[in-house]
Amino acid sequence: MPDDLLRRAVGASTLHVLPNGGNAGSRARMLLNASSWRQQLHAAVPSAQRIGLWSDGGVEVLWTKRDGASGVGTPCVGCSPLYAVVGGRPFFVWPTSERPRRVALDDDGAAGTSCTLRTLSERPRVLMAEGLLSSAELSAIQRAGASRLQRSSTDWSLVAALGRLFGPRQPAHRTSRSAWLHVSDEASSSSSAASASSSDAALVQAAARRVASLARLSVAHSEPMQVVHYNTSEYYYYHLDNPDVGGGGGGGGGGGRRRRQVPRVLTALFYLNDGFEGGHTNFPLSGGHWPPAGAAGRGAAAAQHATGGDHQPARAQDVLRAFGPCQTARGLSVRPKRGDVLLFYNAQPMTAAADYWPWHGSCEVTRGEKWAANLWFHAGTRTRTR
Ligand SMILES: O=C(O)CCC(=O)C(=O)O
Ligand SMILES: [Fe+2]
Repeated sequence: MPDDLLRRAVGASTLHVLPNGGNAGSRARMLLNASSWRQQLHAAVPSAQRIGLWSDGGVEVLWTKRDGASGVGTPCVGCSPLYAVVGGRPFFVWPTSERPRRVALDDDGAAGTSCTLRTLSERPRVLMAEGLLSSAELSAIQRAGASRLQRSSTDWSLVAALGRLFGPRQPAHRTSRSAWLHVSDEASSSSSAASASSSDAALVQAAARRVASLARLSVAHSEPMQVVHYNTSEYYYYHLDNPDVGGGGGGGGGGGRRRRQVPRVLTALFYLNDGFEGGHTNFPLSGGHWPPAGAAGRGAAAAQHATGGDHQPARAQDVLRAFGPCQTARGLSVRPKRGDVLLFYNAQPMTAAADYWPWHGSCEVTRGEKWAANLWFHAGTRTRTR
């Protein structure tokens, strides 16, 4: 029966599988025969216990287990191509789509059980979820963070480079304050991150779980939630969320004592308020090339990293030199809107190796104050940063 459904779904005898929703041009692309697709998939990913096939709309259509068992999720005849998602280390990556899609969530969903997912950029892969969190949850996260804010850590190894590039009065690479909030998949697990008051804590948990459900990742693989606050004139210059790979020292220098064992494969960035000016999140490399037009030559000797046959900058200095500390004229600029959740992938789907496309920054807040929160997911087991 699944084979029949598969034929109807793809309308052909072959199935295009883009592991973890990789790009159509991805090297991991596979072409399967509809009569033997199950065996072929399991041979390609021998470690997978369960392989799910996801439709273009993000709906799980079919799954198959090693023992031959298979089942049908929500049938989606006519949805093509399908995306294979394997269990284990590799992680699910949302396929990009031209049109916004409604996504159903399978958690207890206080704020509803679906949201709208919009693709903002293919490379880096940036998506926006709208209608995912309730106003009560957003306020609880902000309240819980507000009482615990401390000056955010910053990469001091970049100070000299900032001075050379932008003048000696550049204070720091980042000038916000932040707080860590406990997030757990078990009621009793311990953490050095602070717990909020019980009602706020429950709302923080609910929000984290719903985001995990959307990401098809588990809160067991997330760090504590980081609430971030920017006063007027504060900012966070271009960086990668894995300082081990993108820090000022480059090649493992940045991040220093907060070195991680497993990469932050996905960032979920929640916007908690609006009514301020500036404070855009900008991804300078989105829709462009490296080095960018106008900066060609200047970065000729810059450290580069090849991903997917293309080159990206591996060092913060080179991005800062090419684009400035943070600007909105180039790349993708996201204007924060209360309740929107930005998802962006910092690693390659099958290997979890670092991706150098998602350089991003929070440009200066020019009026008012900005509140946001990060939830970082790992592909493997949880590694606390604090
Ligand atoms: O506040 C933002 O828009 C981005 C924050 C960010 O990139 C971070 O905290 O790592
Ligand atoms: Fe970031």
